[in-house]
This record gives sequence, structure tokens and C-alpha cells, in this order.
Amino acid sequence: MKHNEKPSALIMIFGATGDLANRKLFPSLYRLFEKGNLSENFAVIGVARRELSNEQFQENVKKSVQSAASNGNSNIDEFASHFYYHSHDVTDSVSYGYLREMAVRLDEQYQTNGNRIFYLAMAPEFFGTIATHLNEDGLTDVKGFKRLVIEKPFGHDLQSAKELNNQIRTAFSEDEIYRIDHYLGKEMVRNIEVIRFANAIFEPLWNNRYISNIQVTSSETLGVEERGRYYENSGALRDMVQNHMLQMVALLAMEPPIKLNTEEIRSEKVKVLRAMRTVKDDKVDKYFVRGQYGEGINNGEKVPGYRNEHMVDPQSNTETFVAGKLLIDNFRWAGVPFYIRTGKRMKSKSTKIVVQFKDIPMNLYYKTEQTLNPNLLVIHIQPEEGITLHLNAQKTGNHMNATPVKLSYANTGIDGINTPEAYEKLLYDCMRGDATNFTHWDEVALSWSFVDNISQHWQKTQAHFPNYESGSAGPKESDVLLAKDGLFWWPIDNLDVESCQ
Ligand SMILES: NC(=O)C1=CN([C@@H]2O[C@H](COP(=O)(O)OP(=O)(O)OC[C@H]3O[C@@H](n4cnc5c(N)ncnc54)[C@H](OP(=O)(O)O)[C@@H]3O)[C@@H](O)[C@H]2O)C=CC1
Ligand SMILES: O=C1O[C@H](COP(=O)(O)O)[C@@H](O)[C@H](O)[C@H]1O
Repeated sequence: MKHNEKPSALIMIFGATGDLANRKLFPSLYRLFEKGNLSENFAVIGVARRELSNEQFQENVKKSVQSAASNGNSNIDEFASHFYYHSHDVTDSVSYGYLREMAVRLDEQYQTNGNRIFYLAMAPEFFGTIATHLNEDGLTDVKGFKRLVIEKPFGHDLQSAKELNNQIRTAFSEDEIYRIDHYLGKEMVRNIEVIRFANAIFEPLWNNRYISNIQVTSSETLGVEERGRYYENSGALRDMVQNHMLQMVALLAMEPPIKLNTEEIRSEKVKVLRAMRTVKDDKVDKYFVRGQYGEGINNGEKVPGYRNEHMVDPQSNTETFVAGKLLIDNFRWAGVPFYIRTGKRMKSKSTKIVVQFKDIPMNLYYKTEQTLNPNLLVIHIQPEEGITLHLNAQKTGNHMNATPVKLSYANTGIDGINTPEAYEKLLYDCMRGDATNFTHWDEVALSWSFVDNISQHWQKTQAHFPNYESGSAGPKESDVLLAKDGLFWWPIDNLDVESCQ
């Protein structure tokens, strides 16, 4: 599909006074504006309950984009002048009529060609209600395109996700729904496809004949912060595994699509999720490990355990750590474990993928009693971005010895400073009508169905929490999970991208 590179549109942000809007959405829109990627024919209506004038709202927007501005802030006023505010409780039917009138007026004023984007940056319990009202109150009767951008979590389990989907499908067709998974906006997650499909050296090896196992880790140093109420009903399995972790696995495991377009890429990812072996009730403890952080030291400071966090049950059974072994039952991956691991309050903030290749058939360097290191391909997702290939090479001056070397590429971004923020890319994709890096309903449904088996089992059984210290690498059972297969987690801190030895 050919995408319009600078579409005009009216963007309605529901939850415009919230954290996501202020920290991510306004700065991302600003960067698009600054780079000239936004048409001048755009306007934003911010929606939330509190009373604000347009001027007050514009001041908030200016404050939130200050740090994103790179050129003496000269165009911030112009950018903010495109923003308008509508005070509105989304559960109040009457108010949608006023919102429609405002939208019609701005459509004309900014000549948006009747294109509208509705961004739901609010608590998920409102998603269905808003979508229904947008439809019933005529806000989706547009001359141009209409698109719904919807934040996570998309449901709490398969059943609730289905109900939500049915509700929003009354107002939007599947190709008008953009379900956000912000990991799909990260530069190096997008790079997985390029690394795999644009290099002749990897594709022939990318299978169970040459790959021993793949490890995907996303660890955080932060705790649950102010999100205790949400997190208590979510836990790491729903918060990270159902979406971000499974999406990365799907990108690593999918077949090459016949074309690099939305339908083909999504269809290949769906096939991976379909091939993922279900972890039945009696197998959950064998394949999955859960953890919850206790108190400990984080960045040199003593921090409380999860059960002592704000809005958290002092007896909470909610997991803040998950490690798991996934098997993909297809020709390419039969027998290759994909290990995933994610947790809060861990030793470091790091997201990395380690592809461990199988050992060579025979070690010719045995006489010098050398164990050869396996070849690794490390994809550094964050905080540093890049790729490192771990090889063995000759030690200078000693042809009987092999030593590990690293070939590294650090991704420093187009402007040499840093790469665009995930939300910036996703917003731009949505405006251009490119849904490739948003999750299709089939992916959401399959991921929930996989995760539901595990969460149902965990709900029935009491965990021995807390079982890892804040600032550690998670519970020891996570190491045992790999040790049972004769493997270990590659340390995510020492696989640095900068060094090129
Ligand atoms: N914050 C983040 O970094 C991330 C957030 N998300 C998701 O984004 C969504 C928003 O999160 P976040 O911004 O943190 O949430 P906040 O609690 O910070 O913001 C909620 C927003 O909704 C508005 N609101 C609440 N109730 C109503 C109502 N009845 N009618 C109209 N507006 C209402 C609030 O404004 P007011 O009180 O004035 O009505 C506020 O603008 C959630 O789904 C979250 O899971 C996803 C990933 C990251
Ligand atoms: O979606 C979420 O992701 C963040 C981690 O995102 P990252 O980009 O910082 O890796 C996580 O903290 C949060 O709990 C979860 O909802």
C-alpha cells in the first residue's frame, strides 16, 4: 500500500491531561512537527474531565515538549496553537454532541480532509464506552479516514479481550484499529526483521540445525511505582509477556514474509503464535517460573519489597518477575527453546536478545585444553542499541589458541544523538496508515490464549513470595529452568555493544 507521507488529520486524545499524553504523545507529535513530518493541516483536541481553557491546555503542551525541542524552542508556540481542549467525562452521553461540533469546526478550519484519529490514552475500562459513543454520536461519520489507536492492556484475559474487541468493532473495522505495543516502535525491535532478512549469513543458520537456544530478557530497575492498583490485577505475565515478550519471539521466529507489507508480516507472526506449544496446567511449573521482589538495594538506596508498595496487598500473590521456556512446534524450530525473562526491580535496565548457535562438531583446539565459546548474536534493544556477534579468533602470536572476539555495531540514530522515540514512530505510522507495527486481533487473541493457561494455574496455587531481592537477577529458580537443559542465562550486562575487540 502506498502511504501518504504527510496526511492531514484531526487527532482526538482521550486522557489528554494524563501521564502518557504528557510524557510521550505530545513530545512525539512535536518531534514529528519539528522534522516536517506533520502536515500543517493538523489539529489536536485533548479530552479529559478537569476544567481547562484552550490556553491553559496549550501551556501544558508547551511544558511537556520543552525537553524535546532542539532549536531554541522557536516553533513551540506555533505547534501548541494547533491544540484545543474539551472538558468531558467520557461516560456522559450528552457531551459527545459538543465534541462532534468542535471536531466539525476544526475539520473545516484546518482542512483536514475529514481524516480523524481517535487516541484512547485512558484506563482500559473506558475503551469500549468511548468507541460505542464515537459511533452512536456521529463522530466516526467522516469524509476521510478514521482510525482508533488503543493503548494496552487490551483486555485482562482472552474472554475480556474478545468482549472489548466486539465492542470496538461495532464502530471500527479491523484495519482501522491500531493496537499499540510500544516495543514494536523500538528501533532495534524493528531491526530484527532487517537483521534476519537482509543478511545472507543468518538466514541459512536460522533454524534448529544451527541454533541451540534463544534468550529474550527485558529487565527493569524500577519497581511498580504509582501503578500498584493496575499492577495488582496484572502482574508481569499480563503486563509484559502477553504483549512485548511474545511479539519479540514472533519476530525472531517467523518465516520470511513473501512481501514486507502489513498483511504478510502479521500473517507470519500469527503462524508462530499458533505453533507455540500450549503450556497445560500440569506443565506450568516445569516451563514457567514466577517471582516477586522483596526489599533490597537499588542504585545504592534501600527500596521496599513489592508487598509494601503503595496500593499493593500486603499478602499479594502478584508476580513481578516471569521466566519461561517456549517451544515452537514447527519445522524450523522443533527442539529449540526460546527462553524469556522479564522482571521489575532487577539489577539493570536492559532489553537484549541472545541467539546462541550450536557448538561446532569438533573442537580442534582441545590440545591446549581450550573450551570454545559458542557463537552468539546479541541484539541490544535498550538502553544501548546495536548488534554484537561473538566469534572465536586466533590469539595474536599463538596459532594454537583461540580467543573470543566481538564484532559490534552501535546504532546511534540518524542524527547521531539518539534514535526516535517509539511513540513518535508509531504515531507517524498510524497517520500514514501503516499498521504493520501494531498488533492484529488474531495476535492478541492467540497471545491471551497462551498466557491464560499460565495465569489460571498461578491463580489456583499460592506462591512463596517474596523470592528475589530488589537489585538482583531474579529468583534462583529462573537459573534452574535453564540449568535443567544444560544452559545458563547469558549475562545481559557484559554483552556490551560499544567494545569492538
Ligand atoms: N503512562 C505510561 O507510561 C503508559 C500508559 N499506558 C496506558 O495508557 C493509558 C493511560 O495511562 P496514563 O496516562 O498513565 O493514565 P493517567 O491516570 O495518568 O491518565 C488518565 C487520563 O484519563 C482522564 N480521565 C480519567 N477518567 C476520565 C473520564 N471519566 N472521562 C474523561 N477523562 C478521564 C484523566 O484526566 P481527568 O482526571 O482530568 O479526567 C487523565 O487525563 C492506560 O491504558 C495505560 O495502561 C501504556 C503504556 C505506558
Ligand atoms: O508496557 C510496559 O512497559 C514498561 C517497560 O517499557 P520499556 O520501554 O521501559 O522497556 C513497563 O515498565 C510497564 O510496566 C509496562 O506496562
